[in-house]
Amino acid sequence: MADLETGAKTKEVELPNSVPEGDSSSHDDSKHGGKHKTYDLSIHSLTYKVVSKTQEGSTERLLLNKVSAVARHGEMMAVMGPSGAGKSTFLDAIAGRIDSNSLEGGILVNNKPMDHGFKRLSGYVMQDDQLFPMLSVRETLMFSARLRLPGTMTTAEKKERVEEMITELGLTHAADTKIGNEEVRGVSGGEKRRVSIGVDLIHDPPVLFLDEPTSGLDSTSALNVVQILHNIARTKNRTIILTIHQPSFRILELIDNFLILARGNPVYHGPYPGLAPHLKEFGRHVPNHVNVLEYTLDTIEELQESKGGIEPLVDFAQARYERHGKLAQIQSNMSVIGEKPKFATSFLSELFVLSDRCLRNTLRTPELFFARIGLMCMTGFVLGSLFFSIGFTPYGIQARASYIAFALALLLFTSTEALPIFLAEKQIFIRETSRGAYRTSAYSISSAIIFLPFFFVLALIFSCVSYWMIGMAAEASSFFFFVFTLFLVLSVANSFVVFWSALVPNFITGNTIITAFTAYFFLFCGFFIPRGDIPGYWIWFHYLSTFKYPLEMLLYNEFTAPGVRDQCFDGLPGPSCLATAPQVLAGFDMAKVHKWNNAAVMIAFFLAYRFFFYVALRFVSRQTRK
Ligand SMILES: Nc1ncnc2c1ncn2[C@@H]1O[C@H](COP(=O)(O)OP(=O)(O)OP(=O)(O)O)[C@@H](O)[C@H]1O
Repeated sequence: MADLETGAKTKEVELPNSVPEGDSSSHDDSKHGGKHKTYDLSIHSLTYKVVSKTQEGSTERLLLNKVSAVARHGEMMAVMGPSGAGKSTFLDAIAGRIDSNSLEGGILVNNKPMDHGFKRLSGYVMQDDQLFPMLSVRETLMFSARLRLPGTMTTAEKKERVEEMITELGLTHAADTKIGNEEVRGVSGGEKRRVSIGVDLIHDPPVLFLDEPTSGLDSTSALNVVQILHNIARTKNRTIILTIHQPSFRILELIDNFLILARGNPVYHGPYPGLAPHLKEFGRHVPNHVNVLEYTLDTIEELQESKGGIEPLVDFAQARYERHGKLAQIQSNMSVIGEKPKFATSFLSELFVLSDRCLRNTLRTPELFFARIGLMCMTGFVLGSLFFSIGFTPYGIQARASYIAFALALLLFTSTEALPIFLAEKQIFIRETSRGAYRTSAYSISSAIIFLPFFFVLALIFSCVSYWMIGMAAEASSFFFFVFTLFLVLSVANSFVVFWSALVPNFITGNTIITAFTAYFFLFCGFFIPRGDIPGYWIWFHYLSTFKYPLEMLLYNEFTAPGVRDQCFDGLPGPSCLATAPQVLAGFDMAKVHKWNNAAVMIAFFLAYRFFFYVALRFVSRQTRK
């Protein structure tokens, strides 16, 4: 398959089995921390099949068929082919993003089977720019540096590395501009792409994979991106593999080797000047002054649609490969060495950096605060004026219970606002953790740390506005227990929402699930149907309800408060009281509530949902194609 006879200007591509033995390849790179190891990849007869289920049964589909190639340090290899040729699949396979057990053939890194450690060692730039819109270019790169550069480096050294990266990527003029999104104006598409590359290059990975780094860019920006990558490959001896669509002539000159695929089959591997002779030998003469790559892609498409299909070209390429190179006698060597994953910095340092980033992003989205604070003030005022100074009449019982139940419903139902926020962030999390940027545990804890004070402020504002207007139990201890309970409710609801947002694929699914669960929790909390009347087969819902415990806590807190517990709620004159506070509680089946036990259950809920969130994130970040 490799092109070995490509004329005077053509450099030979050594076949997979000719990568130098051992992993001793290194070069002096003292500016970037001393000797840096370099890595060569050799891919041998890589085959990937998937089984798709159809109405007629299951069918097997070959997405990659015996693909062999070599990617060397100091060089850039481009994977090309028509749409659906398998470019992204190939890149995913060699970048360790496809379950190794589903692959046949071999991927060798410096002649050793690729293992999990390689994934952490290499960088992968996805096609979509998954970046925080509210951070500036410099901040984005600095956060990546703080997470990915070793803890032994000082902040000054990390800053220096970021400035160096900004210069290298030609981003000096945009360094303090926000990344931006559809709502906030920010850097241009080309600059955003360069920031994405910088984020994965900051720790100087020796191997870099890029999926369509030029897609969506104008020709100048595309050339600029490839030029930067070319310089990195050359000056730092890095191995760069990318997929690309229709590169211009000037981009072609910067790419050392091409791997051209057609429906998962390799049809050419070698430098650009070797392509025309390859096609000529196959029987296709490339006209003068024509972009040979474009002509090749047109030929592939034409063959694909022809009666004879693409097989003649595939067989020709395979025969050439077997003639010019010896197929390496490699058994399936996808074995995993099982290196212990290593992170650049300590858990505490990750926690600090991620909390800092979360705080900065949150503070720069003030509408998030103001909308919720506004809602709390307004609803607090509406409830306060509705149940104003309720007193101790039979209506006073109903009004207290209604106020408490509505307050809980408000807090729980409005907590879904965390869903779109985390869904957007999930893609960034996946990008970062797929290459081992930080620990999932640090991420799961950091967001909780940042949001807890905000939940306390919300609970306090709502209580200050409504509690006193209504005339609830006047003691400070009762008031603060009320605030504390609302704080727990907000924290549990947020953990519940982020747990689901880690699992669901989109907003509609997540919103439906969360709203449905919240509504059922409300229904089974014991307010509408007393516990004793809930059928046995539904009682588990009652105990899982995040409404039940705070409802009991708040009703108990109110009707056992010193200023309330001795009151008579019958509104009748005379000493014979028909509705005392203990009777009210007994009526709600809450006479034996232990409010601090319930608080402990709420804390347990909070921790459990955070733990489930962590487990779900681990699952999400590990997901590879089967
Ligand atoms: N899990 C899967 N099950 C079935 N078919 C799949 C699966 N994943 C990918 N494919 C198919 O494999 C083929 C190659 O997909 P891939 O995304 O690698 O192509 P591509 O060359 O990168 O295409 P494009 O240039 O359009 O992005 C496509 O026809 C795609 O539909």
